[in-house]
Amino acid sequence: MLQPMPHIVAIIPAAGVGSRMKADIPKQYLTIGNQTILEHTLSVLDKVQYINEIVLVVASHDSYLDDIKENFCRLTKPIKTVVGGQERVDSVLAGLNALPKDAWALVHDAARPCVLVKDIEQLIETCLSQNMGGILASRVKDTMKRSIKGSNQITETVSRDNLWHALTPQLFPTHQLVASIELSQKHNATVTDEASAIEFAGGQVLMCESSATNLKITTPDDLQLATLILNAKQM
Ligand SMILES: Nc1ccn([C@@H]2O[C@H](COP(=O)(O)OP(=O)(O)OP(=O)(O)O)[C@@H](O)[C@H]2O)c(=O)n1
Ligand SMILES: C[C@](O)(CO)[C@H](O)COP(=O)(O)O
Repeated sequence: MLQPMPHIVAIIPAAGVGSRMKADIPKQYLTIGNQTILEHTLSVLDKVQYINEIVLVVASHDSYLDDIKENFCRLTKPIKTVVGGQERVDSVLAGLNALPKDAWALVHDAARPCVLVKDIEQLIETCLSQNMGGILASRVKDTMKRSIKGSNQITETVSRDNLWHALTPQLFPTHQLVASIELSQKHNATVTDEASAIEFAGGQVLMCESSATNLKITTPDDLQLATLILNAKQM
């Protein structure tokens, strides 16, 4: 990187309840091996050379964080905690509001512990060299179908040309992302990732190819797959 590096803060939305996982506790606190999913994710981000600090966004009633906080001493980067909101976008905004406006925000789901350090560093290098925000994404490889609402009957085949899965991290200048989310919320636009807020506000977004193993642990079978991936990484 030739130009001076901006201050980059990783925001980790970890305030969800994990309803689709159907577990007794929020999925980010389920364990794989000897660590929670959240700790696995934090340990990956802690290895990214360009990240200066971490902001962890947790639920106001989170009663699990205290059980793992003592392990944060193993992290090299400063970490602080803020309280999230009702939706993921509210939690992201809470994290953004804890950042200096001239920082870049790297938003990464706590539920994506299999992300690769090299993919995150490639995303940061690409975005900063083009001075444009971007996301990790993976190309759609399967034939895509759309079903009748509420049924599993096919209504159409959706072209997979130039179709990607949006993943995380998603990296944007803090001031741009805050303004875009606030505009989206003012117009009741649906924002399920940071890029959709940027797009709604007319901004451009880069996509960097990610390893397809960067799955979001959402349902029980995702937990099984992530366990296989993380165990394989340990070998
Ligand atoms: N109000 C919310 C909702 C979600 N998240 C976080 O956003 C990430 C991606 O969201 P998702 O996978 O949907 O998690 P949950 O909302 O917990 O899952 P579900 O939709 O199944 O309840 C997760 O790390 C989750 O903890 C958050 O910080 N605040
Ligand atoms: C941000 C995200 O992980 C990109 O794919 C996804 O939009 C999160 O969606 P969720 O419904 O909050 O899991």
